Amino acid sequence: MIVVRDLHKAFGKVTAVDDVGFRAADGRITGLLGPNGAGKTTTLRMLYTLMRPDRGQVLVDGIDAAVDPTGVRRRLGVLPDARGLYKRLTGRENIRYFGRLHGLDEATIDARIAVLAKALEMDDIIDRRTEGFSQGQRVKTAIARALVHDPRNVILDEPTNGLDVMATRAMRRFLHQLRDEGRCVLFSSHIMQEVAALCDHIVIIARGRVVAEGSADELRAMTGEANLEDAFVKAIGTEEGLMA
Ligand SMILES: Nc1ncnc2c1ncn2[C@@H]1O[C@H](COP(=O)(O)OP(=O)(O)OP(=O)(O)O)[C@@H](O)[C@H]1O
Repeated sequence: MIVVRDLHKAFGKVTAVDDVGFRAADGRITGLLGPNGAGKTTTLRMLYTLMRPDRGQVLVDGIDAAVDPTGVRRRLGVLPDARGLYKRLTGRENIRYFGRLHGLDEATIDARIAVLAKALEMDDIIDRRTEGFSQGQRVKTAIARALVHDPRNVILDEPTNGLDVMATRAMRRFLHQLRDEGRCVLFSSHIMQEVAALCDHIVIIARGRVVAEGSADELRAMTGEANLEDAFVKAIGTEEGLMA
């Protein structure tokens, strides 16, 4: 479970994240939805300890990121916005390398790679060098790498960015599988349909603040709009940047 309280981050005069708070529960997919520049990536970066908040608190399975960042990292699998793979290594070698960084033994790494390659349907590419991989193949490899240590909490920054319809559907199935295994899944997107199709809980963020949260049905009821698109527009207060 991930709990965020009163997070704040400014870059000079730009306030990127302004007192953001929410809870991402286990066995649920939570979506952070907002237009470009809303503060999603900055929020996620503070969650996975890449960036220090100006103030506020991040708790992962009850562990405070400011007190025990290593403990938090151990419990997190992260697909960051920059996917950077080692292009001279194969998919398997990229994943294995991360497994070693986590201190896993070779047999455990082999077993995890087998499970992840099957779940992500990457058996046909896993022993190819990642140089020349398509966008979808790169994302799959980066996700497998992020999950090699079997984390209970999974954070993904725009996981379907650049994926075609088939790859997006496969990604959705995979995220549902993680959820059904009881993990906490938190991802960001600026695509409303994406979030509506996938999430149990939606946190809408605009101009660095949480402006509404709930299930799709709750958001419709809250805004008094029958159509989800209209509900989002109302919550955000502008149509700017909402569409894919
Ligand atoms: N390192 C930085 N230095 C200066 N400004 C930054 C930095 N990182 C983010 N910002 C600013 O903070 C605001 C929030 O950016 P952020 O990347 O978190 O938004 P986002 O919701 O992830 O947007 P997108 O959907 O476009 O990725 C933006 O105005 C952005 O320009």
